[in-house]
Amino acid sequence: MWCRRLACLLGLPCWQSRRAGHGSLGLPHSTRIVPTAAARCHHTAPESLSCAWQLHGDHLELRYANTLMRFDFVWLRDHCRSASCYNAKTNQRSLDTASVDLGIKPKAVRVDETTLFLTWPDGHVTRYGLEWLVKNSYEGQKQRVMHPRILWNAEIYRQAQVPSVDCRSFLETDEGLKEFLQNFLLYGIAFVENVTPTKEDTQILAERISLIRETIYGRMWYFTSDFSRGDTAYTKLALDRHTDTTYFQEPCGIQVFHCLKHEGTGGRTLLVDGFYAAEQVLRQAPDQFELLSKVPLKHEYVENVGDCHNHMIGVGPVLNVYPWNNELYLIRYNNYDRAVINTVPYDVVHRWYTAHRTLTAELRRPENELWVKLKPGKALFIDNWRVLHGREAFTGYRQLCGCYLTRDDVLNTARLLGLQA
Ligand SMILES: C[N+](C)(C)CCCC[C@H](N)C(=O)O
Ligand SMILES: O=C(O)CCC(=O)C(=O)O
Ligand SMILES: [Fe+2]
Repeated sequence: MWCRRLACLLGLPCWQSRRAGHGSLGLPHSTRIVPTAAARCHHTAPESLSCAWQLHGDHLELRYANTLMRFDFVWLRDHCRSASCYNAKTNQRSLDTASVDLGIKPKAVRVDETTLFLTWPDGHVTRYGLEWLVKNSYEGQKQRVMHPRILWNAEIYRQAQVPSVDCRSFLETDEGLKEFLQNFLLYGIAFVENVTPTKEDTQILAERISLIRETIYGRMWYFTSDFSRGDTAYTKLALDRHTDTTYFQEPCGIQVFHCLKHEGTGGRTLLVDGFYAAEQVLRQAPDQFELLSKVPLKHEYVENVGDCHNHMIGVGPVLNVYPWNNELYLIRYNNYDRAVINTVPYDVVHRWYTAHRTLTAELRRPENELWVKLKPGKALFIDNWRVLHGREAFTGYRQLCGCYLTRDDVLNTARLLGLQA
């Protein structure tokens, strides 16, 4: 079935190299002769380094580096990296994809040790590095995660002894910043210590890794229990675990908290890895995980307090996964802000409540709860797409400052430092 290296070097599938007179690769698939075992070409190179390929009626099948890949012909034409199709200076496509014939098929195919060569009906030649294809193919992508993470419960997080990064090293060195971002990407939380406890210094920290996301709460915010806004956060009450801004179409990516003052009792911060809990749901009840990832819900923020009038609505499922590998990238969980469910029929809604209960039970397991007392000088960064936060009720005067950050820009900073993000 497979043309091994020798035939690849000859630039022909082995059965074609053996059966002279069979003409071009443009034969309709049905008339192509599938080689028998006897007709197969063999080679001595290790299997992992060999390349084998076969042209089908509507796609090219390629096996390289232990990966079996299938490429649509339009895809192969569309991703051509030749100078006329792709601008290597700007890393942008110049080819007008809409000008490619949807029925296009290569006129000739050839593979050498490192490269796949395709000649198109108009004579244009496209070259792909085999390594590039493995990295950029659907099959290659499916094998890897987009975001490497360490899922945690309290025990795992404590055992890992993730260090806080010192403020000066965070601000002044690439190593400090990189260490911080690596921790943040792996665990979804990270601390900076020895920060001057002011809003201005907290802002300098935030701007070291990202852009501040301005919202209805402002850019940098202070908050205390003065009910200046129509939300429980602005009271002394306990807040159960949740993610913030679920009522935005795109919830804020990162939340920064810096406690500037607390004269009183209680007020500890609760942190729970939402992805760890979701992973437990996936293990126990995959159908429930699927329901939570498929059923869209609304979250809503309605505020009419003083001069603040807001009505925000965000729509999306509780669990958001990449469809090609089922990898979680966003959890939207806030029972306070969840809106009336009117997007789901009654029988599905009951199953949804069951699934939501399973997830909530996991999120509430005491062993999954990490409790920390935020103190002046120690800033906490939370991945609001992954880690839920909450707080214990408190007494006395407590003031926090912080901001939200745009997620794209945090990941941008991380990638520029060489991290996979
Ligand atoms: C953080 N800050 C105090 C500014 C806003 C709090 C927003 C609280 C809201 N219920 C939510 O979960 O989004
Ligand atoms: O007061 C706290 O520690 C956190 C309150 C909260 O959930 C928020 O501001 O988003
Ligand atoms: Fe919150």
